[in-house]
Amino acid sequence: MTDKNTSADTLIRLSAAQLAEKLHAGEVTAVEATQAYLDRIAAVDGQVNAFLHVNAEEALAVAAEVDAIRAAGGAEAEALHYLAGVPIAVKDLIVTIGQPTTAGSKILEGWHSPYDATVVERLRAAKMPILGKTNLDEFAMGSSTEHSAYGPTRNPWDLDRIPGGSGGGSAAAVAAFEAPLALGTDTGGSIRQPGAVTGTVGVKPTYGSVSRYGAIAMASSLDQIGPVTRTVLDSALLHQVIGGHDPRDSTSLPEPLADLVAAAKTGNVEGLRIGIIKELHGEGYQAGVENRFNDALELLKEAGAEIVEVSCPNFQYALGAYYLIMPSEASSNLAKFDGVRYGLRVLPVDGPMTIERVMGATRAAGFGDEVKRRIILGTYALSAGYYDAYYGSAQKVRTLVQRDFEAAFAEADVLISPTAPTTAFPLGEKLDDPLAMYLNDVATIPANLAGVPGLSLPGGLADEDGLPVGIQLLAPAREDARLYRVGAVLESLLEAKWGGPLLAQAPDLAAAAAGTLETQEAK
Ligand SMILES: NC(=O)C[C@H](N)C(=O)O
Repeated sequence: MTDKNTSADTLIRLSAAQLAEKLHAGEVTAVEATQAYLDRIAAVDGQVNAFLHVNAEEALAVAAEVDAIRAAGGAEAEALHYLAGVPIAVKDLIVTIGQPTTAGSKILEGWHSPYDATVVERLRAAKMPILGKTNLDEFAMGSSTEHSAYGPTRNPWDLDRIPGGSGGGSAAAVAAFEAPLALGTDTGGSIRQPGAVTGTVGVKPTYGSVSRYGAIAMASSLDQIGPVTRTVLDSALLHQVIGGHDPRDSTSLPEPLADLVAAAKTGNVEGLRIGIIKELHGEGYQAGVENRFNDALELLKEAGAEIVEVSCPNFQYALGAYYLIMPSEASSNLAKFDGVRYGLRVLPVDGPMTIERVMGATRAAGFGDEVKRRIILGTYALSAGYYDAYYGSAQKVRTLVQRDFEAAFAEADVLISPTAPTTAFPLGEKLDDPLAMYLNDVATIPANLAGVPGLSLPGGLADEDGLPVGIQLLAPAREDARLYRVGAVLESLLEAKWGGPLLAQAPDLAAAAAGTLETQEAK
């Protein structure tokens, strides 16, 4: 390995905040950092399949612009955003000018958005080079990224295992050091569960605190865009870039964001009440997950937090309610993919060429099985005669889940649970069993139903399989800052316990790639 490679290898392993510091100090240029990530993508993404599209030219142009501004100095350099020049990957559910947006679906193959999502505009305003678009379950429907029409993403910890979903591409890109930062979307856990199983940090902000303008809608009353990163501070930094009011999203909260970065730097949890949710651990959770969860509680207690137990009895109905509300909203949102307005158009092979038959042929060919399953489920739940029994009851459960949270937050400042019941499972294991797949989100869905923010951070490795375990923190709506405060403290305590960041223990994919080539040559 040459010195240049060594330094590129060190560069891609820095957190976004560390990279930003080096950029400010002039120790590295934005072009060098961006090129190091592009080289890493070229070296390992053949194995991981985190990216659906890489936009090297545009990313390098933005990086070069940042370098030129810095080199010139003066007011323009002063005005550069702290993260200027720090590259980022974007989930391919979020629209971008100049790069295709597929939503992981054949129906949008080759489609280009004529506009940028608000979050993308904000990345561009901060001059963060966008490396490319990441893989996902089709229209964000899934927990393993196996439902992508463009092949599954693989977990960098074990390439035969799933990276979680739907945002497996964003999480795997960050975990495999292909990007320091990524954007995800979370409707029922799609940022947090992939974060948990890849050893990364993922945040679902308070509903309405980050604009969804330009995120292809799955279930509009649940969807939220958020950060995917390697450290809690990086998530706070990215959240601060993308968050805040947007008049183009009618659900956008009017108030400005709190200082999330300052919250991440608070450095103590003394006197905070942290509530264990009785219903979200124990039975049904893998032993190694439970063990790491208990370690986290122990560390927080030692750091001066008060650990209490709360009960949320209606959470047992949350998954059922979600799988009525989400498909109902999705069936309506996905009606616009009709073969007329966007992407694919398939003509019927014979018979009359009516508009209904073109729509039918397009949707039959363009949507995958999971999307069709949910459209059928949602259409059924909303149909006359069933509406009250299904959709209506699910909305009532939603209110009960919100009340459970209100009662729990009267007793605790922050709630805690494992993020997912298990570590990453083997590819293919749950593909034929949708219910088993849906159960991955049992601990993440309540937050979406209630609109409260949630953060998942790596809690260590499970004893039985050596794979990452996620710890989830939940706070009341608009109190995202608490997540960063507790999350950053817990992260530093855990790092002290393991002797460094968890991802440092992940297998070296570049070396593995070289090994594979050697073995193939030997054959
Ligand atoms: N979109 C999400 O948040 C993922 C969730 N696993 C679902 O399939 O609905």
